[in-house]
Amino acid sequence: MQLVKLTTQEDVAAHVAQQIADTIARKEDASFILASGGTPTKAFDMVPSMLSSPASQAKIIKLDEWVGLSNSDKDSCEHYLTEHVVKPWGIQPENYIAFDGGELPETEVERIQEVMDSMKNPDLCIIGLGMNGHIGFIEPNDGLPVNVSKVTLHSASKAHPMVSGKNNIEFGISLGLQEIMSAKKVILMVTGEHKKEIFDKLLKSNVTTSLPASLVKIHPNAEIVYSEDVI
Ligand SMILES: O=C1O[C@H](COP(=O)(O)O)[C@@H](O)[C@H](O)[C@H]1O
Repeated sequence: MQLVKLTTQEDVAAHVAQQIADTIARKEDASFILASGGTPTKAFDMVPSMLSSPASQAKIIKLDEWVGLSNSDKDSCEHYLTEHVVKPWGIQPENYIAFDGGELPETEVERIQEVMDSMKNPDLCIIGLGMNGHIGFIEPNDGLPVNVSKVTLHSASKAHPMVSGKNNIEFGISLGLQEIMSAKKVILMVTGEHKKEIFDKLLKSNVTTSLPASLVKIHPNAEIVYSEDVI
């Protein structure tokens, strides 16, 4: 695992955006597992200006979604990825692998698991650090979900700005550890003063299920990239 310290959030965004663009330049049908949330937004928004042509053959795989929010909901991860990735990068709709939080979660889990099982080793996985140390919606627990799952959200996750005004969000759908760890490269982005405490725990922590992001440390090609404001 490589730790990459950069000065500003803008630097982190540019660093990650460049890796996404380079991956597409090397392999036009590259596949990406992508998180939603505040952390990767600047990086995703920088990508189009780094591409020589639309990334129409690239595949995007949604990392997680709030159960109860349909794809048309402006607070859904679907809306986020559509606006910050699928449309601006020029992704063909058939190359976007997503699940709908407005559908029956068990059915969506089964459907996406089949897709993931037929598609080994995504090229790049970009994830953020939850305030409780989660990645995707893999929450701190005694055991962690191996595969695509419906998960019970912790209070810290339900307080996320995307859904903090809603009182009907109890569950999420998330890719599991196997899907994340099977990516050829995993980049964990950490920015912002509000992540100081959990980032400090992550740096000091052994691998533990009580801090799911710590598992990234044992991925053979992982990068934890952070800005100075988190230390
Ligand atoms: O709840 C979530 O939080 C993390 C971090 O979100 P951010 O807004 O602080 O970047 C996000 O990466 C994850 O996908 C999401 O489920």
